[in-house]
Amino acid sequence: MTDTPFDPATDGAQMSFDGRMSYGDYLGLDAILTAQHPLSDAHDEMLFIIQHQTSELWMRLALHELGIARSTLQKGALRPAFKMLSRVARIFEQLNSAWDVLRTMTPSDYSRFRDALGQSSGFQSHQYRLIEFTLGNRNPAMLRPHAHRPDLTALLEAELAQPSLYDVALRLLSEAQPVPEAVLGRDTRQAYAAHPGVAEAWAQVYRAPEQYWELYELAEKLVDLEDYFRRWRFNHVTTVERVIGFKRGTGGTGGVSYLRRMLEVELFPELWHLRTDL
Ligand code: HEM
Ligand SMILES: N[C@@H](CC(=O)c1ccccc1NC=O)C(=O)O
Repeated sequence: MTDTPFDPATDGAQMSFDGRMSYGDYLGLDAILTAQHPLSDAHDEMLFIIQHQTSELWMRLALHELGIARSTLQKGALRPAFKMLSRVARIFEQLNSAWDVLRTMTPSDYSRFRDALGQSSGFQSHQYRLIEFTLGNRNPAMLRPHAHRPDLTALLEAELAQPSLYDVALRLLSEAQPVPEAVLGRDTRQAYAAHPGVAEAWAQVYRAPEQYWELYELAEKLVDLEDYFRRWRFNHVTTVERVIGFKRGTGGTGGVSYLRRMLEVELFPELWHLRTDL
């Protein structure tokens, strides 16, 4: 052993970043690492802020992947889109694991800063709403909390104006099986309603996977995605019950009762329904 500490410069490590782009420059760390502004002196508020900020970063990536997956599917390139859809499922798994960190916060810890949150709530997460709209869970009422932000309203409106990921999947399905015109020509702004004609079309795919392999794989990718998304909703509502019980939410909803209702949402309804009759 030598007493001289190792100097990585002798191994070629760049040590001077005068006028050169460094790690922090590239990643914009000054902006990210100075964006935590606790409003109380409660120890756990930093956890709460970072948990949400990291979730929003993962959602940003999910939206990036979903948008390109959709346009790739629209071009008829299914296989490249599958890779992106698998990645989105993994992102949701990342978000699911993150609940383990937040669950270390007890009701007593949270009550020390909950009042400071005012009426702010995840209900107002525009990225979460964009993800829901992109996947196909559309409800124009959810635009209202963003009325004070014309830029975000425009983003959400633009999303509602285009076909959802599921609409695009149904368009692809219609190239192999009859899909009702009422479905293909639907008003993309409105909530999607399950149609027996669509269930029948998907059932044909599932009865002969080898004949419709790419559609079959697409359907399973979507089910996989929804499976992970449902786990996120379930983890959320369970954590909420654990931390605030049945109190009303800061966003004004009934809290757990509202979130339980959201557990019933089906993003790709016929893909679940067809299984019963297969
Ligand atoms: C202790 C932790 C949390 C509590 C007590 C909590 C509580 C709630 C409640 C009560 C609602 C219903 C709306 C309302 O009236 O406020 C809600 C909605 C929501 N929360 Fe949380 N939440 C927590 C953590 C999180 C985290 C970590 C995220 C991740 C970004 C998140 C994202 C959301 C979203 C996106 C909604 C809207 C859900 C929908 O409309 O379907 N929440 N939350
Ligand atoms: N809705 C929560 C507050 C909350 O969780 C929250 C508040 C501000 C920013 C993000 C939040 N997370 C999810 O709703 C509550 O009622 O306690």
